[in-house]
Amino acid sequence: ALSMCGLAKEFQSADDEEKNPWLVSISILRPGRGTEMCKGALVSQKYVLTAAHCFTIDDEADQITVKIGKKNFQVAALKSHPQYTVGKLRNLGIPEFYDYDVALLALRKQVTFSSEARPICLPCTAGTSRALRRPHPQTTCKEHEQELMPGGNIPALFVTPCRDKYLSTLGLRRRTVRIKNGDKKHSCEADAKKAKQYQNVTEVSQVVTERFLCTGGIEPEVDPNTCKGDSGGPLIVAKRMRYIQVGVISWGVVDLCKNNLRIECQNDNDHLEQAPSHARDFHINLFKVLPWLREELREEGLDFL
Ligand SMILES: Cc1cc(Br)c(Nc2ncc[nH]2)c2c(Cl)c[nH]c12
Repeated sequence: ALSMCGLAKEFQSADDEEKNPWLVSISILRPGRGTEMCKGALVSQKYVLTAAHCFTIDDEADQITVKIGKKNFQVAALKSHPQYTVGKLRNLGIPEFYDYDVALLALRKQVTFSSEARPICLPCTAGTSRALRRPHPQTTCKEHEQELMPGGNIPALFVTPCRDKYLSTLGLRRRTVRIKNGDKKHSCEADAKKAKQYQNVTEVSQVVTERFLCTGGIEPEVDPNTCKGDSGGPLIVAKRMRYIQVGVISWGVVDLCKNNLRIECQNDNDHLEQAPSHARDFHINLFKVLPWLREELREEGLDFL
């Protein structure tokens, strides 16, 4: 049977991996320099989608371990987007440039899907047409974009670790944000200039290119913010209990999680007091990197439209 993407256990007592079976943890071992952590999403039996900025040009596949469900997988290949060039604007005093900040990890072994390991749906694939209950192959990629990314404020979610005060372990929590895709898009993007690293930015469009989606801020509602450790994780649109990835978490204006100030899994109003209005987060819009996704995932049976 065709493996169904974007399905999760919805019952309250399911464990975190069953509620978010596509969320993966990526660790990059750098001998003598510790380990870097990032998030990612399982998108097929063999591929994980994440952020290119999690890796340096010296990182090799054998330094990378991916945790899916409760199992660890080794990586056969790391494929960053060919147009990702973090140092492109250095001569303008802009140290980090995140355009095309996406990468695919090819796993050495295929993942056996289970309640704890299951792929998320990608835009413009047959799986997303099925998830949206739209006819395949009649439904077009354009129609996916119109349904998933309409104008205005689009409810979306990302998943972030939380501190469980009873178990004193790390759990996972879904955080709801709104993608500013209407009249709030401009002001969302303008706050990029408030990022410490971007004080030399004269024109916002230098760092916020067409590839980005913008979330965060306090209008129309207070949005929670990402932490650096959320880099590479999926930005998800939920439609009738099916989950479709529309973005990859790339960078943010303020890192509100310094000294691992984790949100608590139990309490609910934690983000209300601390988010400044210019605390925005930027995500790579998957609709803007489709040719690369099709090419790299062409043998994964995802049936791109
Ligand atoms: C998710 C995420 C990634 C990166 Br890289 C950050 N660092 C940064 N943003 C601008 C330049 N560098 C942040 C911050 Cl800050 C908050 N969330 C982040």
